Amino acid sequence: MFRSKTKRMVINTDQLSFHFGSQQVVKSVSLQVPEGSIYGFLGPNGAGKTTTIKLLLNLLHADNGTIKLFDKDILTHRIEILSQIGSLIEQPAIYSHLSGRENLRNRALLLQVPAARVDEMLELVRLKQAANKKAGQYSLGMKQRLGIALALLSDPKLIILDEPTNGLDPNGIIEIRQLLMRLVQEQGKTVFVSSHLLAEIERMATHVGIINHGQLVFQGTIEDLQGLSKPLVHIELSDSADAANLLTRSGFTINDVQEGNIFVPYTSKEETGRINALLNQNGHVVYAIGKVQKDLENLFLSITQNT
Ligand SMILES: Nc1ncnc2c1ncn2[C@@H]1O[C@H](COP(=O)(O)OP(=O)(O)OP(=O)(O)O)[C@@H](O)[C@H]1O
Repeated sequence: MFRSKTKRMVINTDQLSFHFGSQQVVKSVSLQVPEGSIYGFLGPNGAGKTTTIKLLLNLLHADNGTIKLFDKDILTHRIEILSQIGSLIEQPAIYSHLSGRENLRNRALLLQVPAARVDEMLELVRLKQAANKKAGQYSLGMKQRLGIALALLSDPKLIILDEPTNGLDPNGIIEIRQLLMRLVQEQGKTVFVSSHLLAEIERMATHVGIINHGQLVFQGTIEDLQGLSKPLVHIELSDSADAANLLTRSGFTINDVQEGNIFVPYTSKEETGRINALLNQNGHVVYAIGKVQKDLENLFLSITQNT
């Protein structure tokens, strides 16, 4: 599905399905997350993001389909795989009576990670100044960053975060975004991050998957997604199939043909005029012709509302 075939897929699921009681919550989801990407897993509330993430982390077991992480099946290589993943789902597990540093030290002891990692992580998530403050007194954004630091202690290759900016103020959102971008750019990690906000994902993701009612309705690079919102010429006429043939024969690229409607990539006003003239000269009555453009927000809404 992605153009760069050379990239290894860190997450590769095939036709993943899951139900709660009678409700099918995940429907044949095939995710492909390339190494070194920030993969934004987008979808409205209740779309199935958290459930999919729980399946990836083996916290729930799929009814159907397969999950491969680092090219290995989660069912047969569970421990090996999970040791290479750092995750944050819902609230981070933080002891509020301990300082940020103490929280990290405790976890480092548990994971048998060198103590030096604690200061590295405090530096990375920009919590050095507040390292000795009780975590209970941290802002929501600081707690999230501490949660991410805890998830990163064991130096995982893949970081899976479920709505890490939920409830954060704009500054907190920017801090998390910059942190995730640094992890990918400076440390070569792969980040899988869910969100219901397109604007947030758009600013950091290299790849996007959109889920709605449990179905993956779009998957591609951020450029693929943005490409879908490029301007088009919308032509309304009666015989769209015949007119589309004429346009193709005349060298125009057709983006989409629907009953009574043709969409052609927009280049200029002049070319729009030439299309109109060509159709008229060949006996087509053009009811309407004009430039249309969906911005990404509208595109996201139409992708998630049409399914
Ligand atoms: N433990 C559960 N038992 C029954 N139904 C559940 C359970 N957890 C989730 N669901 C249902 O599964 C569907 C998908 O939920 P999920 O939490 O995966 O969505 P989501 O995309 O993460 O949404 P949100 O952004 O609101 O967290 C919802 O309809 C939800 O009500």
